[in-house]
Amino acid sequence: MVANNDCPDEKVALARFPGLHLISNTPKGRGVFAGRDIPSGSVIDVCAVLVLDPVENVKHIENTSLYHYTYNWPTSDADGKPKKTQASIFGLGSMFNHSSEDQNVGWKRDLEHQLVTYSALRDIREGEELCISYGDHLTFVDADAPAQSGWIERPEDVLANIELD
Ligand SMILES: C[S@@+](CC[C@H](N)C(=O)[O-])C[C@H]1O[C@@H](n2cnc3c(N)ncnc32)[C@H](O)[C@@H]1O
Repeated sequence: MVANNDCPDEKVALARFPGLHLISNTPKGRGVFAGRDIPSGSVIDVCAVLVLDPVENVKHIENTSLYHYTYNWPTSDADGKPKKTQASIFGLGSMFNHSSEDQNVGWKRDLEHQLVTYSALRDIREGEELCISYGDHLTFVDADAPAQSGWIERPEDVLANIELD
């Protein structure tokens, strides 16, 4: 939640940490990098979202590449019953890549204002990529994962290679 006591409720203060870079040719595609040191706790960006109608989301958006730029978003139906949908994220939020081991950016939904605020989880050094966690169920091969050798040992091969006296 973006709290700003100088603003009435309808107004939300926007903030973006200065000196961020978008780099296009990383192993993860485009990504956001720190152009200067970022102290832990700094707000990195405040991004508006478009909350998608749950039916429209399942019928259409989930079948498009836009789906990879959406976040789970809690909502409610006409009777006030809680429902899950997705929200498309605008601004830099759509450009943060995933890191399984070393996320340096955390994010928080502001359901009332339909925003996500990103902030530094630790001190971030100039030149580091800013990464969040997408959770455990990735829809792509993680570029940070250790490379597989491509050779998978089958049990019958292991047995065949045991030397007998
Ligand atoms: C929200 S977008 C992030 C911006 C994206 N890199 C781009 O160029 O538009 C999510 C997509 O980025 C890529 N991505 C993010 N984290 C990754 C990772 N750890 N390894 C490989 N690809 C990643 C995947 O293609 C994923 O679907």
